[in-house]
Amino acid sequence: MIPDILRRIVEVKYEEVTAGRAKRSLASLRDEAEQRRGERRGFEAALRAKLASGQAAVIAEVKKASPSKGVLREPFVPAEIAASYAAHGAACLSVLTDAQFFQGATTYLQQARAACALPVLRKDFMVDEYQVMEAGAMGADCILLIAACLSDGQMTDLETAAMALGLDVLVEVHDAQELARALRLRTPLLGINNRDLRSFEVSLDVTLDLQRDVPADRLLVTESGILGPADVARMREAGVSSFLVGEAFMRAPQPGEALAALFGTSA
Ligand SMILES: O=C(O)c1ccccc1NCC(=O)[C@H](O)[C@H](O)COP(=O)(O)O
Repeated sequence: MIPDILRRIVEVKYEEVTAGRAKRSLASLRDEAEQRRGERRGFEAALRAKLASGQAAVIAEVKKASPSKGVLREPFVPAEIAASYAAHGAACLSVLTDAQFFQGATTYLQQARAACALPVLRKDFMVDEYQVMEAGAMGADCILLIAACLSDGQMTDLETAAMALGLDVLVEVHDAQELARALRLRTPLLGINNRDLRSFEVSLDVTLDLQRDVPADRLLVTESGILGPADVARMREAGVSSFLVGEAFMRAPQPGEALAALFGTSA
């Protein structure tokens, strides 16, 4: 029996929020997040600029480990990885900040962002406004909302809180029902995750099937399981030009070079 890792992750996130609130108030975090509003780098704008230049728009992930694959990279130096991605044409970064399941950290996001000029997604499992304020205060440019973790009301509330801080929002879906729910949000950034976060099963058919129902005004990002040229070719043939890639780059000696080799990108 495969454990429902997503349920466990969400439980831990609620525990983390409770512990965080005991240490620092929501109001104090919000103040800091609002003060940093002017520093935001446009995440959506960076994706669109890459697409307008005729290149693939790649969100390159900075991920030390994952629940499905264990440790992916050791030694792990976020600043070096980020600079390498930027030099080889990434549109944006995604940095895991979850400690327990991905061995991520807030400091990794800050080190990666300081090492380049790319906008950064705080890759974590958002369930509460407190985490959105944390994202704004740590200097993130975008947050992730995973439809499988959230009710409709939570998604709307978290999106509203993020947008009020100048954060972009990437909403992530894995099936047709989640897609229908995500399309009620205002954000144009729509991720289709090829990985079932409950079973770890990965199939690129998830994007290929669902993308037909994505309206043209959404910016579709295919996420997870992009490992080689054949995967990129399948997506591009279907008209998908934006990608979120982690493992394939994390296992490469030079992550940026792996990115350029896979997508033909340049800075
Ligand atoms: O990566 C996992 O094992 C995982 C397990 C449970 C929840 C989320 C998980 N990953 C988050 C992601 O979606 C990926 O980090 C991201 O899309 C990049 O995927 P990949 O290119 O396959 O590393």
